[in-house]
Amino acid sequence: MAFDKWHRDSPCDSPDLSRCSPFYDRIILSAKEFNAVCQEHIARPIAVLNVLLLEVRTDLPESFGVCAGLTPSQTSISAWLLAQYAHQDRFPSVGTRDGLRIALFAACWTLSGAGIQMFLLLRPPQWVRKHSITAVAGQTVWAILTWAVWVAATRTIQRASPVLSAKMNCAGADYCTQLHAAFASLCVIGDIDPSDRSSHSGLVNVENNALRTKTASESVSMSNGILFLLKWSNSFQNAFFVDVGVCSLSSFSWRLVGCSGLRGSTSIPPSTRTGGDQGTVPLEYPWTARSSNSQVCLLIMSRFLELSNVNSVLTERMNLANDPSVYASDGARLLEFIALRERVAAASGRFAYGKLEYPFTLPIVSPDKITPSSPFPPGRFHQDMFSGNPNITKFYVTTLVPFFNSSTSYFYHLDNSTWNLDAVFNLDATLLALLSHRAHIGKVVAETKYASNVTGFTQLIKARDADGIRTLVTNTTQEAGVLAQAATAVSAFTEAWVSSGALVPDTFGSTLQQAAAVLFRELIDITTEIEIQYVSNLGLFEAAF
Ligand SMILES: O=C(O)C(=O)C[C@]1(C(=O)O)C=C[C@@H](O)C=C1
Repeated sequence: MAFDKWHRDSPCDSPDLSRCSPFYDRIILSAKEFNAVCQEHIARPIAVLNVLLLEVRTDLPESFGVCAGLTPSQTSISAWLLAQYAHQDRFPSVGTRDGLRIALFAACWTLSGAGIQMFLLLRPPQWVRKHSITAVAGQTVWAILTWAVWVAATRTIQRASPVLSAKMNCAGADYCTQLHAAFASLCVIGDIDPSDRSSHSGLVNVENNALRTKTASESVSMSNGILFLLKWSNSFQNAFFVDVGVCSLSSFSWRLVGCSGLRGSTSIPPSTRTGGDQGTVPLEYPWTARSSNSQVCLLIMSRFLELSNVNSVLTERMNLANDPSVYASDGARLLEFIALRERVAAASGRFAYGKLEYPFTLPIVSPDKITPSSPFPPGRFHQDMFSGNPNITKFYVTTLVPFFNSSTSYFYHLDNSTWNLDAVFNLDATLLALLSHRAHIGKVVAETKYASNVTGFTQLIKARDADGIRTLVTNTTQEAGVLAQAATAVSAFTEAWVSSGALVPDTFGSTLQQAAAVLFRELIDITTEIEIQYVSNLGLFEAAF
C-alpha cells in the first residue's frame, strides 16, 4: 500500500517532532504553508505543465525502464518466428521476413540502449553530470532513432504481410497467432493503427508460401518501409510527443501512488540537494523537492485533476437516458451490478485501499492497528473504518440520476431506441468510483490538517465536538475555488460537445451545469464528513493505545 511504503520509508518513527529528520518535518507543513504550496501550483495551469515537463526529465529512468521491460517479449517472439520460418525454409512473405528481422533488431537495440541509458541516468558518470545538455540531446536522438526503427519494422510487415490482408487466417501463413501477436505489439510500440490500409499499394502483394533468394522485390519491400517512414514523418513527430507525454504521465501517476524507487540523482550537483537522507531530490524544483509531502500534495492536486475526470464521465453519462425504474429500491440493481465487479476485483486482489479505493458493496476496510512500534504520530496517515460510499450512492441515485433523462440524451440505437442499460451501469460505476476516490482523499487532507494543529484538534476530539471539528476543517475559500473550477471545466466539456457538431438537445449545457454544481457541492460536503470522521476516529486510536 502506497502510504505504508511511504511511512515505512520515513526515517522518523518518533512522536517527538523536534527529533525528526528534515524529511519528517517536511511532511508536517502548517496548514497555511501546505495550502500555499498546493494552491500556488494547482491554481496555475502553467505550473502544472512545468511539473509534467519536469517529470519528463526526472522520470526518464523509469521510462527507459518501461521500454527495457516491454521489449523482451518482442525480441523473443520475432526471434522465435524467424527461427521457425528459417527452419521450415518457408516464409509467409518476403516483407514479413524483413519486418520480423527489423523488429528483432529494433527490440535488441531498444533493450540494450534503454538499459545503458537507464544505467547512465541512475549512476551518472562525471561527464554526464557536467554536460547534462549533451546527455539529454543524446537521449532524444536515441529515442527518435529507436522509434524510427520500430516504425520501419511495423510498416514493412504491414505492407507485405498476409496478417493484415486476411485478418484472422493470415492467408494460410504458418504461426498465425504468433504473427498476430508480433504485429500487435509492433503497432503498440510504433503507435500505428493496425487497421490502416493506406500502406497497401499494389506493389507488394501477398507473396505466399515461398522463400525467395534475394530478389528485387525484397529491396522493394525494404525501401517501401523506409519510404513509408518518410511519408509518415508528420504523424511520427506528433506521435513521438504524444508517446513521451503518455509515458511521462503514466510514470507520473505511478509516482503518485508511491513507486518512486527508481528516481536517480541524474545530473543534479550535490550543492543543490536537500540535506540528510533525501539528498537525491533537487531543490530547485518545488514539487519534487518535497519528496514526502509531494505525495500528499500530489494527491491533493489529483483531487483537482479528478475534477476533470468526474466532469468528463458526467458529460458522457448525461448523454445516456435511463428508465427511472432502473434505480428503484435505492439503486438495488446498480448495486447488484457493482457487487459482481467488486467480488471479482476482491477475489483477484485488485482492490488497493492504500490508493484510497473503497468498495461500495463489500465489507468495510479494516482499520490500521496502533502499536507501540507503530504509534501513528501526527502527520502519519492511517486507515480508519469510515467509508463515505453509502452517502455517495444515496446522493447519486436520488439526486443525480434524475438529471439523466431523455431531455439530455444524445444516444440512440439504429432502431431509435435510447436505452442502453449496460452502458448506463458501466458509466454509473465509473462515476461512483471517481467520486469515492475524490472524496476519500479527504482522509489525507484531514491528517495534514490535524498535524498542523494538534492541540486545537485534540481538545475537540476529547470533547467529541463534531461541530468544532467541522469548523476547523472547513475552508470556504477552497470550496469556492473547487466550485468555480468545476463550473469552468463543465462549460469546456459542453463547448467541446456542441462545437464538435453533436446534436445535443438545447437543454444539454444548462442541465449539465446544474448537475455539476449540485454534484460538487455534495462532494465537498461528503469530503468534509469523511474528514470529520477521520479526525474524530483519531480519539479511538489514542484510546486503544
Ligand atoms: O481542501 C481542503 O481544505 C479540504 O478540506 C477539501 C474540501 C473539498 O472537498 O474540496 C473540503 C472541505 C473544505 O471546506 C474545503 C475543501
